[in-house]
Amino acid sequence: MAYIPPVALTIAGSDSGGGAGIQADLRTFSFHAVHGTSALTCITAQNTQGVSRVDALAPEAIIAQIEAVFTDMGVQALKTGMLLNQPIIEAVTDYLKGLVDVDCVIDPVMVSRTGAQLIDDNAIAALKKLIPLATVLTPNRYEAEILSGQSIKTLEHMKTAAQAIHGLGAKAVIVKGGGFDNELRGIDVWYDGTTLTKLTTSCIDTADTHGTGCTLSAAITANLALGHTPFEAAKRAKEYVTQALNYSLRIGTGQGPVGHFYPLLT
Ligand SMILES: Nc1ncnc2c1ncn2[C@@H]1O[C@H](COP(=O)(O)OP(=O)(O)OP(=O)(O)O)[C@@H](O)[C@H]1O
Ligand SMILES: Cc1ncc(CO)c(N)n1
Repeated sequence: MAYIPPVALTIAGSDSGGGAGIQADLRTFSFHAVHGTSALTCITAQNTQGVSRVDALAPEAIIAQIEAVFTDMGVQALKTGMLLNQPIIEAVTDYLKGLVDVDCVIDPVMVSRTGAQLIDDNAIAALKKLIPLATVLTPNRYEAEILSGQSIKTLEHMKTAAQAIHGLGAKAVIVKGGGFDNELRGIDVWYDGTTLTKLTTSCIDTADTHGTGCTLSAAITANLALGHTPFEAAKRAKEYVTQALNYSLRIGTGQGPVGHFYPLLT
């Protein structure tokens, strides 16, 4: 059977522990029956406890991977994850600017929930120039604080931050609520210039949450590649990450990964 699948690309870092980054993205694409392609930006030595070393690839090596995919395969949607430093962000931004008809999900990876800094200090200004290319931008609580310049402690703060960040040029923004330890945990806020609303499922009581952010943005990307609208893609992705959390994996001595293949576990 000659089946033509949707194709998605992830431009992100490798997580040796397999819970986040490229590894989470490709598993998420597979779950959605979307063919996953990848451009590796950096290699992290990482486990459920945190990141112990990061090695960047040269910007030229990253662009060559993206170009190899785009010159040969029809890509419907892409996501960016850990872009690490200013030269990488600038090279990726330049390449993505030239694309037409490709939905871009930008996960502005700066700080993980374990507190690990995943981007150089001087890269944040460069990241702000990538943001206008976003169909959907997915900052976590801490990234939203940096991008909006305000502290986020309440639902009202999440809403005003989403609106402020939308002003940076993304078509839609999701401020994610995984970083709270109160009733806001697991509540996200969506803003697309007209609709300001909560994305809620249920809060899952687990410490094994490694890779939730990568999984959400990859699932949005997969659903966009499948042809869903950005809002529908976000709602479906939220359902997927909730299920994956519900079946999270008790591996390692820190925060274990989410269960991307949960139907096989039931
Ligand atoms: N305990 C939980 N219950 C339900 N949903 C959760 C929980 N923790 C995180 N989420 C959801 O997971 C998604 C990712 O959000 P989160 O704030 O964890 O991102 P992140 O900090 O970028 O993740 P990462 O751990 O990969 O760095 C969001 O939809 C968030 O609401
Ligand atoms: C490679 C990589 N990308 C993203 C994150 C954010 O969770 C991480 N911990 N590692």
